[in-house]
Amino acid sequence: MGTEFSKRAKGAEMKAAAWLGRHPGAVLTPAAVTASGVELGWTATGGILGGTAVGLGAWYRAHPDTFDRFAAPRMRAWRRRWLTYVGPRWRNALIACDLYTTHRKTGEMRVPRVVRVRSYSPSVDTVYVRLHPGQHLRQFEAKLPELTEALKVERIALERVKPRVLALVVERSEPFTEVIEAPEMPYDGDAVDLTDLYVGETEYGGEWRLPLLGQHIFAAGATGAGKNSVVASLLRGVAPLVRDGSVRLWLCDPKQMEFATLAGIAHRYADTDEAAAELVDEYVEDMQATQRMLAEQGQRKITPSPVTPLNLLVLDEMGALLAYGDASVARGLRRQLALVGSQGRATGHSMVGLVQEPTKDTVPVRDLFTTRICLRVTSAAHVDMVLGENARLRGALADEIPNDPATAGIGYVIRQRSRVPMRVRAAYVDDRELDEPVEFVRAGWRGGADLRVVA
Ligand SMILES: Nc1ncnc2c1ncn2[C@@H]1O[C@H](COP(=O)(O)OP(=O)(O)OP(=O)(O)O)[C@@H](O)[C@H]1O
Repeated sequence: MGTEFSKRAKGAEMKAAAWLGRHPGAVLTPAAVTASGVELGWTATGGILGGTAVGLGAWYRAHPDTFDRFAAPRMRAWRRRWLTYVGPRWRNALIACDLYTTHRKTGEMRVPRVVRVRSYSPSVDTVYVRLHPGQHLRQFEAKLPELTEALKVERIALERVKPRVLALVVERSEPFTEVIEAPEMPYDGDAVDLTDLYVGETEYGGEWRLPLLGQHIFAAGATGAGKNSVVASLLRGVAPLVRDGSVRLWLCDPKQMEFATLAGIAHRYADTDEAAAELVDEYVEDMQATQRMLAEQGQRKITPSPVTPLNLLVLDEMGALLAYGDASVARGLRRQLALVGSQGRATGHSMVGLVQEPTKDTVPVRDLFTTRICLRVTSAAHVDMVLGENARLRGALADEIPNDPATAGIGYVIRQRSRVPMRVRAAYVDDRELDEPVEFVRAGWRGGADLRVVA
């Protein structure tokens, strides 16, 4: 801002001129309409405006997909910008929350200015604000609950975009009011992209997809939070490749219930702590054999096929395996998982680990996982344990998701590039829909070894 010598505030007309400079549309739009009225006549201008409205209406009715993708976010953002995040309402909310600075000489209260509004989904707005010198993201973080109330919204997450520009990710309402249907099960292996599998929906109205190949997934959630639906959705997605032998399932299921139905199509299945430890030992041996094979062939990583399959290790209730089991078994297991975490990605050895409670036993291993999901948890401290430091502060309020089947499957992931927590909901796969891939795989089994027969 430079040095400020005068005690006089900037003139109102100068402020207005600066405002118009920043919002050329506010001058150009009325000017264009007036020019058109004078040049073409008011009837013609009315016709053009009416025609545009009718055109938009027709687009809205005829092509919901493209309208919702291209036109709706822009129209919504424009409307929100000028109706919600503008004028006294915005100013009063920020002043009430002490998020303003005072001009040293004139005593004028300066509120951060809204520079842009994006509205990616009907329930979420991203509001970019320019900070005044002396302001920092930290002040906003400290006042987040107050600001959320003042703006009358559900939740706000924060992100520093660049120096002095902050983004408020504003969740205006709960985006997930309906259960999301189980994903389709593709028939052909070619239709499956192991780097991009559908698991549910995001709060932005898009598909929530996860990579399996070259990645490890960690999902935390209290009992009934819906952890299984993440695994079940992934399994439906990869079913044709399990059938063809390009994906092998290694299941550790110490609770002996969640994935019992999948035992029949698993390459290996363990239902006790000891059996799980043996299974993981064998899994690591398999990984090391693949490493040797890749080294002999001079390759860096595998392409999934029946010869070099993707080996998917599913660890249900990792907490039980690592904490409550026999201490030496748990120690060995931890060492093996560390190997898989650091070396398995190139050899096609991916893990999916589920935990009920992120505790001191499970948190060290969480760093081995490249994708982390936090469904409903029972304590605020769990959120950062799963998603990383400050995730909750930035809006991942996983501990505030109600303990209610109506909100099961809802959770947060951290978006890779922006680091913003994103609310997601896993599709719901019921028992029958989980049996389907089992029958499907059994019916067309083309894998190498015989399928296990489970009574
Ligand atoms: N994705 C989802 N969408 C809607 N409802 C779901 C979803 N997932 C689970 N539910 C509901 O929540 C209940 C509990 O789900 P589930 O047993 O899968 O949770 P969990 O986290 O795996 O629990 P646990 O740790 O006890 O195994 C289900 O019976 C179902 O009614």
